[in-house]
Amino acid sequence: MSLDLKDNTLLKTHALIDGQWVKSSDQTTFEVLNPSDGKIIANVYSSGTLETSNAINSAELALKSWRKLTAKQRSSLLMKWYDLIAENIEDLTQILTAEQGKPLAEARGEIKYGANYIKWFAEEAKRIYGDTIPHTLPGTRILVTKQPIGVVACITPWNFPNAMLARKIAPALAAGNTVVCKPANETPLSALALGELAHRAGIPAGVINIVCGKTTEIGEELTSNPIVRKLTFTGSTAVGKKLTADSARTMKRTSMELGGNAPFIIFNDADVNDAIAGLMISKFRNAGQTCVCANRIFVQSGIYDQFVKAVKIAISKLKVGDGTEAGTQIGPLINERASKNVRALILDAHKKGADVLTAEESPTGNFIAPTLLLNTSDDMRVFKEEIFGPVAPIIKFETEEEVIRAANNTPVGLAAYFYARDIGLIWRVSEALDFGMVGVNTGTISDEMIPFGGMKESGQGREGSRYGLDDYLEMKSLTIGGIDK
Ligand SMILES: NC(=O)C1=CN([C@@H]2O[C@H](COP(=O)(O)OP(=O)(O)OC[C@H]3O[C@@H](n4cnc5c(N)ncnc54)[C@H](OP(=O)(O)O)[C@@H]3O)[C@@H](O)[C@H]2O)C=CC1
Ligand SMILES: O=C(O)CCCC(=O)O
Repeated sequence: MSLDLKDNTLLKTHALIDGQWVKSSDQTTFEVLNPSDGKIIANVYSSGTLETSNAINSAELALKSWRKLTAKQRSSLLMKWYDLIAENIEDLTQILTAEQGKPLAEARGEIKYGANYIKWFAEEAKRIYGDTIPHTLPGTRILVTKQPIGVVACITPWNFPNAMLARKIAPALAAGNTVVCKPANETPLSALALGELAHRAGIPAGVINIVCGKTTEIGEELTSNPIVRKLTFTGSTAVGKKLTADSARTMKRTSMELGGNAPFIIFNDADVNDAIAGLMISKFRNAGQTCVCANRIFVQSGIYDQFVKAVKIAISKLKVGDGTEAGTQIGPLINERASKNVRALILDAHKKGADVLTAEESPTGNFIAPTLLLNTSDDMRVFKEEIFGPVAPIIKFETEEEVIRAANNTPVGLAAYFYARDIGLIWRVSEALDFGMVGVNTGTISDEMIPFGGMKESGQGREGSRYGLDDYLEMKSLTIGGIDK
């Protein structure tokens, strides 16, 4: 192992099942690589059907007592977990950067971001209210109560290996559910370290189980096993559709946070400096590998030249490098497949007539230099697909109607951004955009208090915020008769 942590026992390589760190029954392992240099960080035991089934059984057993705890007891255990994450943030940061590649400052930011969901839902656990409804039949009373759904499967991606899991486990546990988690095979170590800290916080055995390895077997067991009553997933739209269809066989509830294709629109009356600052955050965070990244940048003709000039300067200042090097702003992409795909997208745009401007010679390996694409058109792949890399295609537009039509012309609808000052324009555009999250004069649209989720093929359900608990609760009506004599 190439990581030197203050607490090396945070580096776990076994599955977490029923509070025990277990090997896979067939003893097989898979490699976790550092995307920056391709070196092996760890070999992790590869779980399959049997381990997943054991994990589900353990979650079912633990559910019996976990759901009976008072909200305050669950809240206080979640807060202990939050505190331990804060205490171990430097080790968690090292693990995250090693397996994911993002710069240390971003990794640290992600861990705080994820921990904030835990704190938020520890607080919200105490606010799971019911309701009363006026009765229609004499002598009756009607109540609405909320209760946990049961065993929840959480499948998470590699782009935010800490925060995406925290954002799912925290509301699930706050509501009284237990979980079986399947983190991405590229980045299991952050998830396993979170599991270890949850164990140290006193969250009982079986409440959080973590398996990774044989993806298809794990996915099949999680979606077919009737004990699992809900599946929550963040990842690609293609896999989300498959998991939704597979979950329908046992009518599981699902929450799907899937891909985006965010428009980033700058109107003539926008503050260009603010817009550039917002674009840098939205486009280049995590080397462009977020589902809410600006994907298509629309600039109105009146400020087009000014904007392009300024964005070229901003991009030329970005530093690409290993995430552990001081000053790095753009780390590597997650793997060779991802970097090949982004290079192919750039080539496709170039062949179709785009001017390709990079700040420096494109580096090798999984590194991609921040790239501007000018003279683009909507037949290019970069307009239709999630780029998931530090590539910014810019297109000029003339009218509000034209840009709204173009922005909405995608089957997905996760995030959108626009910069404008006219209040009428702001309202009209906010209402017209078919996206679940809209940033107006800002490139930052997510924190634990804002509902996160999309429309159309970007999925269903919302994470975080006061709405995020409902996705983990069943509503039950109680109609009570024989009350009035
Ligand atoms: N919305 C978002 O935040 C994300 C969007 N994406 C988009 O998807 C593209 C491809 O990325 P990719 O990593 O392949 O994304 P995937 O959707 O394949 O992976 C996300 C998670 O789903 C798991 N998974 C994949 N197939 C199954 C299955 N049959 N059953 C159960 N779990 C499964 C993966 O496991 P394993 O790692 O073992 O394959 C991983 O944990 C990206 O370029 C990007 O466009 C990707 C990640 C996040
Ligand atoms: O890419 C994602 O799936 C999540 C984006 C990070 C965030 O803003 O929550």
